[in-house]
Amino acid sequence: SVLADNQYAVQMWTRNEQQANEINCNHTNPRFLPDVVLSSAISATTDMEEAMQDAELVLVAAPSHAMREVVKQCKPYYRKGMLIVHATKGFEPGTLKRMSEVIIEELPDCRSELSVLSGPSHAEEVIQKSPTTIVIASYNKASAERTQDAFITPYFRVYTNPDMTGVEVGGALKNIIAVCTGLANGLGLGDNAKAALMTRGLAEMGRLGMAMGAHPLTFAGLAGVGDLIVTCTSQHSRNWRAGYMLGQGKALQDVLSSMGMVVEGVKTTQAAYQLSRLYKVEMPITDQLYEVLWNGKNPKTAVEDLMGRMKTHEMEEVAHNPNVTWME
Ligand SMILES: NC(=O)C1=CN([C@@H]2O[C@H](COP(=O)(O)OP(=O)(O)OC[C@H]3O[C@@H](n4cnc5c(N)ncnc54)[C@H](O)[C@@H]3O)[C@@H](O)[C@H]2O)C=CC1
Ligand SMILES: O=C(CO)COP(=O)(O)O
Repeated sequence: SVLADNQYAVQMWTRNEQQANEINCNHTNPRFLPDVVLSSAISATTDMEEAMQDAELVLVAAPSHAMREVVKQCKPYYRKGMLIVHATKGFEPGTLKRMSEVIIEELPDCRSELSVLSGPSHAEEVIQKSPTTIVIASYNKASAERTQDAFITPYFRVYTNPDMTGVEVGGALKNIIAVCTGLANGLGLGDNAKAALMTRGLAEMGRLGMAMGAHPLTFAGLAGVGDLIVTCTSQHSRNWRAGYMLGQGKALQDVLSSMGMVVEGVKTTQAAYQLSRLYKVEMPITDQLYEVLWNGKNPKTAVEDLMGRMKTHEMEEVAHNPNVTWME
């Protein structure tokens, strides 16, 4: 919709024939965005060749577990010079790769034209043209700026950032903390607990991100704290809602099937648990959520275990900084 507002003719690809017909005939997409009329500049097809044949820019927003499969389908129609943008928040299950790594493996020639679009941006609000800020990260400045120009509108303000790793890791990890804050609300815990999870969650997002090569300041930006705030507090968040239902005692499988949409935070918790061991980084909140989601731990016990951890400094970097001294 943002691209259509910027005068692009938008061709959507979907594997669902009925959804394509609905978009082409009625300009609606009722399962995903009920009560919304789409721009007539948007059409849909189930034929990838048709979708990509004249494309200047390809935006991929497949769930993380399906990214490789979808990019493989794009591969025969890819042309050098096309801008490739992804908006997916997660890691590839099993390989633990970031989405840009998966895309570059499948389309090695696209590296300098590849960007990630991330930040606080629930689709339900973007479609209403509610003011939204977002970040585009790319290895290449010219590609970041071309992509920024393609998306920027008076209601959709786009910034650029050269830190692809930080933007991707921030966008993925905030979903873990959103599930946790939903869980805390479902358990009846208060605002203090929510603020604690968001703040200490941001600390562990940054720790893993930096170990993976990200710039720490990216976590103070839109793809870090910005997306963390919206996902932990918005009625639109699927990750928060999933956590809330778990906190109310529903089983994970029932929660996921009732949602009918992707809840990236579940698989991302497993990936982050594995990455934290690979990079030897402490992620106590992620560890507890992993035990709840994947090993059936009682969430109340998980909260007790988090609160009962050995006492420590708030920030090791500050506590051990020779320029910051304690008073005797
Ligand atoms: N919904 C939102 O507001 C935002 C979502 N995202 C990210 O975008 C990604 C997708 O999320 P949503 O569109 O919200 O999820 P969704 O669950 O609403 O839609 C996912 C779509 O992908 C299709 N799909 C699933 N597996 C597929 C496969 N193997 N091949 C082809 N198509 C497949 C589904 O049929 C569905 O149409 C996620 O990584 C999410 O974190 C990012 C920013 C905002
Ligand atoms: O990433 C999002 C908003 O920026 C969407 O979050 P949910 O997947 O939790 O709905």
